[in-house]
Amino acid sequence: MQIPKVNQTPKVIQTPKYKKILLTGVNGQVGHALQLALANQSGLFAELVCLDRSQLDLSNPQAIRDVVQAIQPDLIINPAAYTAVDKAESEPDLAYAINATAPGVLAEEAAKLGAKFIHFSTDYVYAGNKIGVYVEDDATAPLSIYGKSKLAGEEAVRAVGLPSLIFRTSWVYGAYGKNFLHTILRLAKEREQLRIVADQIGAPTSSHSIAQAVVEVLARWDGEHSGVYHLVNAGRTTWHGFATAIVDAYAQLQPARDWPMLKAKVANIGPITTADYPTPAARPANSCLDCTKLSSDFSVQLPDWRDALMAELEALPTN
Ligand SMILES: NC(=O)C1=CN([C@@H]2O[C@H](COP(=O)(O)OP(=O)(O)OC[C@H]3O[C@@H](n4cnc5c(N)ncnc54)[C@H](OP(=O)(O)O)[C@@H]3O)[C@@H](O)[C@H]2O)C=CC1
Ligand SMILES: Cc1cn([C@H]2C[C@H](O)[C@@H](COP(=O)(O)OP(=O)(O)O[C@H]3O[C@@H](C)C(=O)[C@@H](O)[C@H]3O)O2)c(=O)[nH]c1=O
Ligand SMILES: [Mg+2]
Repeated sequence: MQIPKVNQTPKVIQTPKYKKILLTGVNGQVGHALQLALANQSGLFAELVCLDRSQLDLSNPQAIRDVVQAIQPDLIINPAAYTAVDKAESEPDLAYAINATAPGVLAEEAAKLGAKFIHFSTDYVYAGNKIGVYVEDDATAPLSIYGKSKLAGEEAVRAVGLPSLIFRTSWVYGAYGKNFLHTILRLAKEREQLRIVADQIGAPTSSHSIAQAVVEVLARWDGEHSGVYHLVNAGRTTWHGFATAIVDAYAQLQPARDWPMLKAKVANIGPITTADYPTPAARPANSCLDCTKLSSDFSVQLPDWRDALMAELEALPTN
């Protein structure tokens, strides 16, 4: 009897790269996007443990030690942070506890387990007075408590000396979460005129772009290249340019999506200076971050901020 030939591809049993990933801050913009992006990467890990503030309070170092040792991850990803830039000026202790002390403790506990560590930082570690785009080796000189606390967090992770990547990103927004996109849409529904600073330049970066890029890096990373990487959407604009792009893109999609009309039109969004918009925290004038190191070491590139913006607006729910 002839055995029929079956066109079978041999079954490859893949050992996942990580046994257990611990992800913090899952209700935040980047944490939420990472949870979704990782869910599609079953080959990367066997188990993903996602913790919110109620399960892991980063202002409590002993709780961090206990939780990490109970979970025993082999990779920790820490997008949780204190991100209220102006409020940090009057709450420095809490900002430092979450942004500086907690990453150091997480990194120490990771090192005890032989685990790797992924952390996030910000363009606000720079003074913003450079002529030209910042590279990772440029001097840091944060202007705000938030920026100083984030820089102290980077230093705490670096001091532990474990395999770790610190991604400095900027101007994070998305369909999900509290951010500039939602602030502008709310204001544009309430008022005919907006006034937005036009002398701070940087790259709006969508939470989805960040998560996608981090997942690509993780698939390629074996613990080498520890250090800081810029990770932002391509291109640049001002906050005023970003606000007008948001209103313009919303207006394009609005008829088909049955969204409420905006009162503010693009022409009614006035450019102002930083001095016209006083805030408790000073912000860098130049937030432009060069991502060549990320593309050289990991062959990962992020899309242009305008394409990322359109994708986030398309993800807004229809009324
Ligand atoms: N947002 C931005 O524009 C930018 C952010 N970054 C950095 O990127 C990373 C991700 O930021 P993003 O996702 O936008 O931040 P979000 O503010 O959206 O989320 C931060 C998360 O951290 C959590 N958190 C705050 N305090 C604690 C605490 N004591 N214990 C546990 N969790 C806590 C918050 O919990 P809860 O939901 O309960 O409040 C929230 O879920 C951060 O490192 C941030 O510094 C860098 C550049 C720009
Ligand atoms: C609402 C509003 C803001 N602005 C200005 C203030 C500020 O310069 C700029 C952005 O305002 P925001 O308060 O959203 O920005 P801010 O909270 O400083 O955003 C920062 O958050 C932290 C967490 C980061 O790490 C940074 O990369 C950056 O994204 O727009 C106006 O000019 N007009 C307005 O009506
Ligand atoms: Mg803010």
